[in-house]
Amino acid sequence: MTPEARIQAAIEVLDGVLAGDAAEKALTSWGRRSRFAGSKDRAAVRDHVFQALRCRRSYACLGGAETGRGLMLGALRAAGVAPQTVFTGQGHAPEVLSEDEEAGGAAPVTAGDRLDLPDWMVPLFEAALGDGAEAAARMLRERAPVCLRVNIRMNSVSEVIENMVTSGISVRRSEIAEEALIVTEGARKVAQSELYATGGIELQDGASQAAMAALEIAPGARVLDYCAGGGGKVLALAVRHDALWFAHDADPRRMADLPARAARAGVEVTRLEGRDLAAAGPFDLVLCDVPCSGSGTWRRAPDAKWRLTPERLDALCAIQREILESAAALVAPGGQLVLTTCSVFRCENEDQSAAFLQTHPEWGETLRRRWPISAEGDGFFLSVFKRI
Ligand SMILES: C[S@@+](CC[C@H](N)C(=O)[O-])C[C@H]1O[C@@H](n2cnc3c(N)ncnc32)[C@H](O)[C@@H]1O
Repeated sequence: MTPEARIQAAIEVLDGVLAGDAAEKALTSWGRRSRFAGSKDRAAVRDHVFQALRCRRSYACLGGAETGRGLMLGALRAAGVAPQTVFTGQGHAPEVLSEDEEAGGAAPVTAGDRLDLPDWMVPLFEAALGDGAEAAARMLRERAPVCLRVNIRMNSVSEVIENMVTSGISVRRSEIAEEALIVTEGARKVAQSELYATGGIELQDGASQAAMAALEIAPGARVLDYCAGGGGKVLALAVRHDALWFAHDADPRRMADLPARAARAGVEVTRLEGRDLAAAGPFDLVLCDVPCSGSGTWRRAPDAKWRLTPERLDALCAIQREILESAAALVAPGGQLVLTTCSVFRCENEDQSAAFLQTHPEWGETLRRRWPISAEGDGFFLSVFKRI
């Protein structure tokens, strides 16, 4: 496909997303319709779509319309490319610009337009991040770093760095987590690499890794990952410590890949259904990596930024409170309860910790940390409580 044809494809996919489809679904259905597209074309179209969604409001201003064409027109203007050179109508390029499109478009003015946030969310960013709100919102307009976690049970960080070079992948050490490597070139080769296939590396964000590294776990401890999903957090812990590992999720199907991932990493994790939790407890540490807005990760899933509503955020906060309540009951005397989110909002982080402490006077907070959205990783929050 020509570069212009890729932009036309992105316009079609974006129209699907703006009509209500999830970005992944819209990309998949375009891919099915477009058997002629090679892997580089697919990657390029995906990049255009994701970037346009990260910058949906500012591109719509610059392009003069919140449509697929408007967003790609805005993207070109933002990049300083003359749109007429792309909207040529030749071959599979987008149709020639109308007079309105040529004349339209204006620089974003309101905070929501400039920062690419829904209006209702601007005060939430300010309340949570103060002077850092603008920088955080601007980071969400960029691509996220691709980050690897070295399985230190299998190899050292330096061994992995050397091995990556021979696989044609360039990496640098992360500034926030010792076992994290940021991929600087060749990210698309990671999943095909020998080290990935044999469990020597995993894909995991740097801030998640840093948060797991901050936890203190005694040898032989019984540890439950209460919201395990695919098991990213419990696996990061299990390769660092010799302990007994358990995983639970309200939706057990989300843990389907966990046995294979654990075997690949050389660790054992026992999955537990809800009805078995009390009998398997108590646990020395219960990790609650709760469902959240994901606002710290919206570089990776930019359409989620536009789908979240105040009502959904309230509902998520209520689920988080319920999870902490149920999980606390499974912690042994003297044990730890851990709250993590990949959100930047106070209501999912500091307010949630404060509410827990207020209603549970027998617990104290021993650690609280925030990781900003940065070139090193996603926005992330950690709060550790100990039963006094
Ligand atoms: C943020 S994701 C977990 C990601 C996972 N820890 C990882 O590192 O890959 C949150 C998970 O919580 C689960 N969940 C939602 N409500 C829950 C509940 N009431 N109890 C336990 N798990 C719940 C969801 O199914 C989802 O898999």
